[in-house]
Amino acid sequence: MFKIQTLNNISVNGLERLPRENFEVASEIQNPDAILVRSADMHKLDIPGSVKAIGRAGAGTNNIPVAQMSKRGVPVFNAPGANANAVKELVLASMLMASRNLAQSLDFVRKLDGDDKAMHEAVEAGKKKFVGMELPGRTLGVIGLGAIGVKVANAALELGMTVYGYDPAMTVQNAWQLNSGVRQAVSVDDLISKSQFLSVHVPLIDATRGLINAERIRLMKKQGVILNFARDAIVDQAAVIEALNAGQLYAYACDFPSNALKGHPRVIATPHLGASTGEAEDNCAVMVADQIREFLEQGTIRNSVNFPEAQMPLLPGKTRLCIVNENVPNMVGQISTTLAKHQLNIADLLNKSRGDLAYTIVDLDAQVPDVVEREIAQIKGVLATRTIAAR
Ligand SMILES: NC(=O)C1=CN([C@@H]2O[C@H](COP(=O)(O)OP(=O)(O)OC[C@H]3O[C@@H](n4cnc5c(N)ncnc54)[C@H](O)[C@@H]3O)[C@@H](O)[C@H]2O)C=CC1
Ligand SMILES: O=C(O)CCC(=O)C(=O)O
Repeated sequence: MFKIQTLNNISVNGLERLPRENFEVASEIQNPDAILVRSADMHKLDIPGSVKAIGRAGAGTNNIPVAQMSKRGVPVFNAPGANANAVKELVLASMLMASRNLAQSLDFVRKLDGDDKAMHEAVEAGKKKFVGMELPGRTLGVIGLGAIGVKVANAALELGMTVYGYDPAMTVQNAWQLNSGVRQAVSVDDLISKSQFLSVHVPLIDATRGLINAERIRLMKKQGVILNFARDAIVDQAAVIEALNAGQLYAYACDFPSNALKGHPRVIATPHLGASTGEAEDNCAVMVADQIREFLEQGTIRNSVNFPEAQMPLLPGKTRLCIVNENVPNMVGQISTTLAKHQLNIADLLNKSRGDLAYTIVDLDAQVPDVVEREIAQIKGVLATRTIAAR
């Protein structure tokens, strides 16, 4: 029986992928084998030594101490692309809200009073305050052409906008999805200086913290609109407020409200709603629950942010030994020597690496005595070991 701790509400459709015969799932549970999380901040949590995997039912993993987990030999999984359409739709809605002054005009209507005649007169007199702009012919710059950025760029093109994109590490898979009408910028500054609308879709990492700062906002075309549905710290809030007050920026739409932004007439803030659709919540939970189940039951790895992909079918009758180690020479040699010393024959072996980490799956015809796993665990550079008994 595997124990799974949930730190946020995870869609039932996802949790149902973890059958009750093999999985106990609860928000309060002792010594969990895995943790399922959405946005809960895990940096200050004391993550128990029993945890073998963490599953993020979403895209961003900046709320998880990934580097610390790597040192412990614990894979962190996410759900790439599973909520991308939901975020794209919110970005488009916010772009339209900003360009047509919808937030302010809805507020105006909400405050109207008097009879219908008085209201009609106030509407006709007041609407001139909310004259907006149309999108065709305006330029949108998209920073980060991953699952979300590509969808936003393609949709903006469909709306008649001129679209520039920038992503120095775009995957081939995402490049295949990108409409060929999206133009390539050579740098962030190049992209920003061409843009009146700017949408950021990068992860929050050291390199992207404060990516959109005062200097870069000044590069934007006058009356610019910044859309931030990635993470708050990617955009310098103080610089945004200054630019809004100076009329350099027309609007700031973001998914991360704060006291500084609250009440500003040119800010459209949603309560971290990007992934909050039934569809996205289901997609993310199902994807990550499947990945966690595969890892716990078979030791295979799909969509980890810190581990290599590792797929090898587990055949009936085979005992599987999974080893996480530093990516240094002679680890596989030492592992196989230890197995040979105990007369254990290797039926199949997979060794994959990613950065400083390597992951080895060894299938054996016989059971693995505890002493063998202990000896392997003591090899210098081995970070974690696990035996999956034959079925
Ligand atoms: N508001 C919300 O509810 C949601 C927010 N997000 C945020 O959006 C981010 C992006 O999500 P996805 O598109 O699904 O991720 P993704 O991993 O598919 O795409 C991120 C892209 O950013 C690129 N990138 C990284 N650093 C860059 C830099 N310095 N300059 C330009 N490009 C850079 C990468 O090469 C990658 O192509 C997530 O990390 C998360 O923080 C994601 C989902 C929901
Ligand atoms: O789970 C959520 O609602 C947040 C989604 C998100 O921010 C992400 O997937 O990165």
